[in-house]
Amino acid sequence: SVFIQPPYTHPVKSIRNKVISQLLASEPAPLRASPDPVTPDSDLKTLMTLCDLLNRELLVMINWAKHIPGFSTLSLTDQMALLHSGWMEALLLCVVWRSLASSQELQFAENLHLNEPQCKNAGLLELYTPLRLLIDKYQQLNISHEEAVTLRAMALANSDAEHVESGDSVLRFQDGLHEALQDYEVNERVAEPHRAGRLLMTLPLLRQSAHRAVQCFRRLHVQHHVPMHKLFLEMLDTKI
Ligand SMILES: CC(=O)c1ccc(Oc2ccc(O)c(C(C)(C)C)c2)cc1
Repeated sequence: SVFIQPPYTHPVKSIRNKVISQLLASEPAPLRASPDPVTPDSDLKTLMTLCDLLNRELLVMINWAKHIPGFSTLSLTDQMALLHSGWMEALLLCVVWRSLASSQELQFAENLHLNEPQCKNAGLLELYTPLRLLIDKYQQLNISHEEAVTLRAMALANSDAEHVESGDSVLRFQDGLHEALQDYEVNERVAEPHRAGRLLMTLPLLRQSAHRAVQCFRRLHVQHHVPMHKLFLEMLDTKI
């Protein structure tokens, strides 16, 4: 008799690296934008919807950080210092990952993606331009999900926070993530000798993009009086 083959579920890539499999397992579910149904559509409404989304993303990211191997062994002071300095870079890598499939848009959420004209109308061109450069770079590299989540954790670990209590602990935290990336590139990827270095060399552009995003938000706050949540302003203040 012919055996009915069970419906195979998509084989989860069993990667052996413990740090990266932990990062993949800790990936938060993607958030959806929650536009206010009562407010008529406008550029300001888009900004307020984006602000609300960002505020929820911040809360999710603070919880996500606790699952990065090594992060919770840092003092609370150092954990907050890394989050204060690295949150923008980490969130930028999230929106980069979501936008990799599209060639012209920023995918802020599955139900909110904006192309260049829409970003321009909302006053977000200063955000759109650097972000599209970053997305194009990662598209060219054909970055994998494993690499994206590892880079995100590295961006946080390597965010050069000003007031770190224990530099040694932060260095060890960075080393653990670097070791995981190296191990992954050597053992799990088709050998591409300079792959890990190429990924690390995207971090300066990420840092620059974060600073340009903060400039954009600073201008929007001053010029358009976009109402911003308290947590967001606290996180932003460290950068003003
Ligand atoms: C305050 C304000 O005017 C503002 C404008 C746009 C905005 O859109 C975003 C939504 C989610 C998100 O993750 C990001 C980054 C990727 C840039 C962090 C931006 C957020 C805030």
